[in-house]
Amino acid sequence: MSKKHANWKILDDLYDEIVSRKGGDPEKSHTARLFSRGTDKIAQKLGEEAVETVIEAVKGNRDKLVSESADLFYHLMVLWADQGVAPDDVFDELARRRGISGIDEKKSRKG
Ligand SMILES: N=c1c2ncn([C@@H]3O[C@H](COP(=O)(O)OP(=O)(O)OP(=O)(O)O)[C@@H](O)[C@H]3O)c2ncn1[C@@H]1O[C@H](COP(=O)(O)O)[C@@H](O)[C@H]1O
Repeated sequence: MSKKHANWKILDDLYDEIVSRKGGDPEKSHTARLFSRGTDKIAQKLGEEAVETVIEAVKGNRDKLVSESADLFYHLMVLWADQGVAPDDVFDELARRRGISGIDEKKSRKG
């Protein structure tokens, strides 16, 4: 597997792990705690991480930009999982905008 494909697999695997935390023990899993706090809290956290990310970019703090971007990806995927959006849904939309056919096996994972 190429490095590029391995990187996308990390995102895909992280998404699956996030979904697996639904209904989990909030004491044992940060993700389960976020789900238990509800959509408004997850959305708020995503907004905070977005602001922190742009602040580090504007300050020119490359290392912190990388770290905040990882937080941003994670919280975005928690929100997707909360709303039943799968990564394939987003990749399909990006592919559609580029005028190419998307991923065949489209899955929505709400529940
Ligand atoms: N990628 C992440 C990840 N990125 C960021 N975070 C957490 O997000 C939190 C952000 O910090 P904050 O102080 O803003 O949030 P907070 O502590 O909840 O504070 P408040 O909500 O009270 O403000 C930190 O606790 C980080 O550890 C993450 N927590 C988990 N994961 C991954 O998610 C998967 C499942 O993890 P668990 O749910 O912990 O099992 C594993 O692969 C983890 O590596």
